[in-house]
Amino acid sequence: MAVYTQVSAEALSAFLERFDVGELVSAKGIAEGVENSNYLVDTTKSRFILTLYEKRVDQGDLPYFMALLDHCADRGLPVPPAVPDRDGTLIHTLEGRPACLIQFLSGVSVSHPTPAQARAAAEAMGKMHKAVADFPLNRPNSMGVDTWRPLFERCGTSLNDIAPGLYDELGQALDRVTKAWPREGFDSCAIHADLFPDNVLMLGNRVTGLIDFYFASTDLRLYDLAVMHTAWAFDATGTKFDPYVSEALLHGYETSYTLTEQERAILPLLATGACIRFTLSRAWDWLNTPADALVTRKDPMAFWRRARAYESALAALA
Ligand SMILES: Nc1ncnc2c1ncn2[C@@H]1O[C@H](COP(=O)(O)OP(=O)(O)O)[C@@H](O)[C@H]1O
Ligand SMILES: N[C@@H](CCOP(=O)(O)O)C(=O)O
Repeated sequence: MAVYTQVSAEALSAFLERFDVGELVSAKGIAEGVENSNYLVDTTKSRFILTLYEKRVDQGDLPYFMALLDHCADRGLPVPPAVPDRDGTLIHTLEGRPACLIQFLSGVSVSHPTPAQARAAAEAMGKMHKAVADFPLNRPNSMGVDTWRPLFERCGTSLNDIAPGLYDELGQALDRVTKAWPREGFDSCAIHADLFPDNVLMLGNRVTGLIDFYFASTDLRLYDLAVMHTAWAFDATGTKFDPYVSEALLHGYETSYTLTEQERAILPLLATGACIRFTLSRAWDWLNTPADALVTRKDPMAFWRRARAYESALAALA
C-alpha cells in the first residue's frame, strides 16, 4: 500500500482547476509502489496519475526527473510526462507535499515475465539509452556504488537479525565488488536504475510504459542493464534463475547496442553490485519500517541470493 498522504476531494478539485483537464470525477489511491503516494484520477476529459512525493524523493531532483521524462516522451518513448498547468508549471504543492499530475499510460506490469516480454522490455531500455544521448542534465546516482558502504554501515550488525552472518558476508562481498568496480572504460548516460518488471507496463508482449524514474541518474549505461537482469532473470525469491529470460534480455538490448566481449564479461560484476544495492536498501527498510506500517516490506534476502549467484558466475569466469 502506498498512500502516505491523504488528499481531500476539495483540495484535489481546487488543484485540478489550475489545469485544463476538466473536472474531477473520481480519485482512488493506488496500492502498488513503495516510495510515493499515487492516485488514479479521472476527470471529465481524461485519466491521470497524481503523485505526491514523499521523503525519499528530494524535491530538488524533480526538475531533473521531469526534464528526462519530457526528453524521452519527445523522442517517442512510452514514458509518462508531467502535465503542465495553464502557466506551464509542472511541479506543484498539494497537501504540503511536492506533487505532479502525470499522464496515465495503459498496460499492466507482469509478475512472471516470459522471454518475449523480457526481450521487449530490454529493447525499450536500449531505445531509452539511445534517446538520452543528447540529454544535457546530470544527476549523480544517489544509490550508486559509492553510497553502498555508508548504507551498509548504517544498517550495521542489525543485518544479522535478517539472517545470521549477513553482516560479515555482505561486507566481504562489498569489498570485492567496490575494489573491482570499473571507474573508466565504460560509457555513462542517464539511466533508469530501477527497471524492475513492476516499472514496465505491458499489453501482451508490447511495452506500453516505462514508469517510476525516481532513481534515474547519470551512471554506467551497462549498470542499467545489470539492474534489469537481476530483477527479471530470477523468480521473486531469487532462488531460480531463468536462462531463457536472461538470454532474451541481452538479445533485446542488443537491438540497440551490441555487447562487446569486455561488456559481457563485466556484467556479472555490475549485477552483483546491483544485488548488493537492493539487498541494502531493502535491509534498511526491513530494519526501520514498523511491522504494522501500511507498506509491505520487500525481502532483502531475495537479492542477496541473487548476489551469490552472480558472484559464482564471476568465479566461473576467473
Ligand atoms: N503513468 C502511469 N500510468 C499508469 N499507471 C501508473 C503510472 N505511474 C504509476 N502508475 C501505477 O502506480 C503504481 C505505483 O507507481 P510507482 O511510480 O511505481 O510508485 P513508487 O514510486 O511509489 O514505487 C504502478 O505500479 C502503476 O500501477
Ligand atoms: N525496485 C526496488 C525498490 C523500489 O521500489 P519501486 O516500487 O519504487 O519500484 C526493490 O524492489 O527493492
